[in-house]
Amino acid sequence: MAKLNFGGVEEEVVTREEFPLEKAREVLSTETIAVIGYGVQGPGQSLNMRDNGFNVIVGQRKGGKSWDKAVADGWVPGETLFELEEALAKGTIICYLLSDAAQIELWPTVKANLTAGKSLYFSHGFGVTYKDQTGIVPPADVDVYLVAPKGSGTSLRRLFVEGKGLNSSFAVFQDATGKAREKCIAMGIGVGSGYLFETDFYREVTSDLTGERGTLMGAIQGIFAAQYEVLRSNGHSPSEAFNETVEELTQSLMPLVAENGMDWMYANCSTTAQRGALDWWKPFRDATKPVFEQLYNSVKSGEQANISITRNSQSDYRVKLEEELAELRESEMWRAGQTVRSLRPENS
Ligand SMILES: NC(=O)c1ccc[n+]([C@@H]2O[C@H](COP(=O)([O-])OP(=O)(O)OC[C@H]3O[C@@H](n4cnc5c(N)ncnc54)[C@H](O)[C@@H]3O)[C@@H](O)[C@H]2O)c1
Ligand SMILES: CC(C)(O)[C@@H](O)C(=O)O
Ligand SMILES: [Mg+2]
Ligand SMILES: [Mg+2]
Repeated sequence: MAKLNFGGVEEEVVTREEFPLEKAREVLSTETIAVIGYGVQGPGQSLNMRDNGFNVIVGQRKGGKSWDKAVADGWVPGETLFELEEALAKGTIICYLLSDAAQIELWPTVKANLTAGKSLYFSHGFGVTYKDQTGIVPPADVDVYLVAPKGSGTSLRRLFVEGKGLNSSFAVFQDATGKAREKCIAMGIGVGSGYLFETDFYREVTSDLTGERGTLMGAIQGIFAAQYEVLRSNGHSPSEAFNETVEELTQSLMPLVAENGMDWMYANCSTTAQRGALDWWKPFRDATKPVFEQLYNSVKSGEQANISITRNSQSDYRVKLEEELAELRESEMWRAGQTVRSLRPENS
């Protein structure tokens, strides 16, 4: 592992230089990797591993959209694409990539196929950490580990195709064969990770649930909505409010932050903007920190997992989800965004 200094704190990470793809292929050369579920992570991870030369099969319920997508992506029914049970029986590394709530329902079938020496692979610490609510308790004679790409499966695939890589965390929960760690890292390299940092199942799930409810998704939409509403109620047009709230951030400023950090983005704006942003970031931090504390406590207590399981297990959850997504899509802000995006030169 390479030791690196992260803002003054030393951490060990795994890079592709020290654990090259050839080594990952060698470690997993006798394995049949069964990717169970072809939703968002399933396609990204399975296609990257296939392109990287691993022996991969896909398990998916027949007849739905995901099955058709798998066929369109080149998985061949009866050869590399199977019904769930058949893939579970054939796989020696079971990549459990159903949605976290759906994992509860299929667990008895998965468990029945986890014979001694197989691996159970996750991309989230959810099922195992919240075992009291999920019932997911792996047999003692299998390896259990996770690789959690830090981003959407869509980005995992896109970056891989571009020759780049999304960072992932990895963790070993159970090492029955003495080879779990090596296999876990090999899987991390195989799915196309840029580099890998170590965690455990509990820390993975608590940080991930916080991040997606916080700055990655929940908080950012909340802050966008608040600023947009203030601009609109003060007489600014939708295009002005959207450009000043979202478009400039995603198109101009965040790419600069991604490239070289916040200080560099600040340094490339006017002295007027710098002064204001330096004065205002702390009030925003202080105003939102109590909400982040509340969020973290709700994650820590298991409340967020409970809400997620309960809501996502309801029979009409897709209908309800679509209603809530429609509320976002049909809001003036995101309808304005649709028009703004259509006006980008590359889209016209
Ligand atoms: N979505 C992401 O980009 C992302 C990122 C990092 C980690 N993860 C983790 O990866 C795992 C997979 O998440 P996802 O978002 O790819 O899943 P998903 O919601 O896209 O679902 C995956 C598949 O589950 C199948 N499915 C749903 N209910 C089922 C049931 N009852 N029985 C059988 N199959 C069923 C669907 O057909 C779908 O193909 C989760 O643990 C998630 O937390 C996801
Ligand atoms: C892509 C995210 C938000 O990072 C992931 O955690 C998820 O649950 O989809
Ligand atoms: Mg998540
Ligand atoms: Mg995440």
